[in-house]
Amino acid sequence: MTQATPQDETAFISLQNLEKSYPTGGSQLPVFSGLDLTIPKGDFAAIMGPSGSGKSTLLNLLAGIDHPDRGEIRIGRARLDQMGEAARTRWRAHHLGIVFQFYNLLPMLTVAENVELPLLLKPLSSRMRRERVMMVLELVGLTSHARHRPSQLSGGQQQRTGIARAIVSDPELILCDEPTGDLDRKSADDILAMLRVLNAELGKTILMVTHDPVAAASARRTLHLDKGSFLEERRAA
Ligand SMILES: Nc1ncnc2c1ncn2[C@@H]1O[C@H](COP(=O)(O)OP(=O)(O)OP(=O)(O)O)[C@@H](O)[C@H]1O
Repeated sequence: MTQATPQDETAFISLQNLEKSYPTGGSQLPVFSGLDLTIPKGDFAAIMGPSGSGKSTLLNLLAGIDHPDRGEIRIGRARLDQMGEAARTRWRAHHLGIVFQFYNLLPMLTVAENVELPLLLKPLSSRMRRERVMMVLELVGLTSHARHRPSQLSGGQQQRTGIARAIVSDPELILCDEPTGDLDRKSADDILAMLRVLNAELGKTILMVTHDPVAAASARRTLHLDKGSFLEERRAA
């Protein structure tokens, strides 16, 4: 696998010598013991790997939800490994969108209200928030569903709402955790097409964990995580 150095000026995400273990019954279970990864800005990478290989652990570290034992996590100009929890939470609100397998929408809120949630952390007037929400709902084709509740939507529409919520703050980075795992093929293909547009036309850097080889083929490349390291890297033609 080709690895760029941290000095590589195109590197947007850089993991260096990352170590993470979990306490299990009196001992430590190592998941990563020196993981390196470089992702350039504007990449769309799929991450595949067997169950238990550490894909969710990796996403949690990149999202600043979890903290490494040792090693560097650089995303843009941020050093997540050197930030405390409060700083990581602030960083996440401004720089990151996350798309979840089961959408994680709040059932009592409308589509528009769900999408608006990340904007409540920003100093924006309600009018600016509403304009921004309607803009991203148009982008994902859900303008006419703005007042619906999640239970009134199909799985694909719920995931489009999840994507709208992930991009409403205009983050540079989007992390997707099995974004098509709960969808039929047609809805999954629509979501993958949307992610490709976000990457190719809006320049979003996207990391997508998936078990689905069809979904992975949508990305620019696939990284295979196994036994604590990336074994193979394929760049799409
Ligand atoms: N909070 C935790 N406490 C203890 N062990 C954990 C914890 N979270 C994950 N692990 C262990 O760490 C390893 C990596 O788990 P992780 O969930 O990151 O794998 P994964 O590749 O996402 O798996 P899957 O494809 O099944 O979702 C597994 O052995 C798992 O049991």
